[in-house]
Amino acid sequence: MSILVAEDIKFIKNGRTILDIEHFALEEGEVTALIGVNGAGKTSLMQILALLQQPTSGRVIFQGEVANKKNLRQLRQRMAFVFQQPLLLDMTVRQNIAMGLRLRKIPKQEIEERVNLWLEKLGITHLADGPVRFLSGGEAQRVSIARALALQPEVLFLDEPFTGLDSPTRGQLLLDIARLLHGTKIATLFVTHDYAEIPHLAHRLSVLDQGRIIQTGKPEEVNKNPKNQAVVRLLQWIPLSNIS
Ligand SMILES: Nc1ncnc2c1ncn2[C@@H]1O[C@H](COP(=O)(O)OP(=O)(O)OP(=O)(O)O)[C@@H](O)[C@H]1O
Repeated sequence: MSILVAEDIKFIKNGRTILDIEHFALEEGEVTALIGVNGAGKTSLMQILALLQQPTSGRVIFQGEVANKKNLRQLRQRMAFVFQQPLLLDMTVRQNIAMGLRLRKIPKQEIEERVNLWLEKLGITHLADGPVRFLSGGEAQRVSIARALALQPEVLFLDEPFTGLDSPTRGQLLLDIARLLHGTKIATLFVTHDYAEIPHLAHRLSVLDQGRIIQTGKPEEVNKNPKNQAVVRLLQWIPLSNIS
């Protein structure tokens, strides 16, 4: 079932068409990886889906409800983000994870329970009462993931969450996120430049080229049957079949 759908999206800036997308959907319980070269439009598409950017034309539909000015805030509250930079506030780990829940006026007792649960799931309980400024990059990213998942979002945006981490840290975090997401109902968009990550996490792969979705399918199918030369060029560096 589609949770978030972008329909007939055109995003035009200074007379240039940055996105031209007829249909793009995030499915319940699935991770969709989005790849494309620098400037293909990945960030723009993510921002439009996250209702942070208004397209020139077209609509975003969240669980059957068309996003508009009136419901924007309420719909955004059902989404969560993990960025390349964890963007933590200068407080304790616990306070960082609790912050979004406080803003959503969740009762105190429930905040405590959810924070403890996600601290444990991310393996960072021992860091809970320390300041975030002493954390390693991998630990900080775990806090940012705990903060996002504690919100119990229906849609999760992962914007290159592993970039900048060393290989062992990245590998372990990737497996942990896969374990936490797979089997939930969360619809996830995963933007990455590292194609080696895709088979471990994503159920589907969409390829964006010059603002258009040129292929969507299971990662291994896209790899086996690339639709055109643009997809071949993108995938040629690391064939997915050699990694999964
Ligand atoms: N608000 C804007 N005004 C003008 N141009 C824009 C705007 N937003 C994006 N662009 C342009 O649209 C194109 C796509 O940008 P976008 O950041 O979405 O690509 P991307 O695939 O995320 O790239 P990267 O991998 O480098 O992050 C770029 O050429 C960018 O300069």
